[in-house]
Amino acid sequence: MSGIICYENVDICYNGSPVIKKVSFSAEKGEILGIAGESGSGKSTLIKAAIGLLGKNGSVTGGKIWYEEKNLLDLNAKELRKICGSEIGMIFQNAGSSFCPIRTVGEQLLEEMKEHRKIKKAEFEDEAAEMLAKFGFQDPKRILKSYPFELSGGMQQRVGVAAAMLLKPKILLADEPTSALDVSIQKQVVEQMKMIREQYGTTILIVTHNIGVIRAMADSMLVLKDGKMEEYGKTQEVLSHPQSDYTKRLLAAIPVLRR
Ligand SMILES: Nc1ncnc2c1ncn2[C@@H]1O[C@H](COP(=O)(O)OP(=O)(O)OP(=O)(O)O)[C@@H](O)[C@H]1O
Repeated sequence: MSGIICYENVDICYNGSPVIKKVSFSAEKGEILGIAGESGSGKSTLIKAAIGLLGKNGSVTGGKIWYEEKNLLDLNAKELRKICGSEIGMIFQNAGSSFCPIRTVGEQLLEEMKEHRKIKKAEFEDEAAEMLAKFGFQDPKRILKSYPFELSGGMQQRVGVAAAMLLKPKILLADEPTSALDVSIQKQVVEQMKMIREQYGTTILIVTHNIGVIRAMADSMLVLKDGKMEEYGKTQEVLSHPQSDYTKRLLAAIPVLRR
């Protein structure tokens, strides 16, 4: 298997109990791969494992996760910290809740950026404003000066996605980035991610229980059931010829989110 990121027979346990069983897939540069499955099937666990976010209960007990030529599982904490954010970015469900309420958005983004790059405040402000403008924010400097509570939840999420791109990571791991949003904002976030792929050639792994989101943006998709791969292939093929009853059930529940 080749690709910029490649999972090879990955097994993951929490407290010794298997949660992910022999999962293998890969994504090329610029590919968007959707990971679907019912709640508890292991979707978040699968992507968190790549960047060492399984917590103290979790461990990868088998397999390899290749990023370019490196097995991410062989890296120590310092090496992984260096890659996280700058080469592999992450967006969570509630970007807003990861902002500190008493500091401006700009201060927080600058601090994060400084962990990876030497950058002066003025230079950061220009780069961040340019990135926010690209994503349709009318007054990006005002956004940077805002406190999180001054932005709506949808805006916080869109700022979070733009912020994840400040360091131009090659891979973006997106964990339910649209779930907490209403349908029109969901659509904007989907468009934002498609634009990221177009402009930067970013590979995106997106975890979602919403197959409508996968249909709207993913080239390929993986369906997980109880930690095992139920289906894996081109999105069009999986959606038009689902092999298992489980996938058919998931497809029957697709909310509307047109391309
Ligand atoms: N830190 C943890 N410690 C112990 N068990 C965990 C931990 N995190 C997740 N689990 C368990 O692992 C399984 C997979 O969880 P995971 O969050 O990856 O599923 P998911 O498909 O992303 O679910 P959801 O769609 O609800 O977010 C679940 O049974 C969950 O209870």
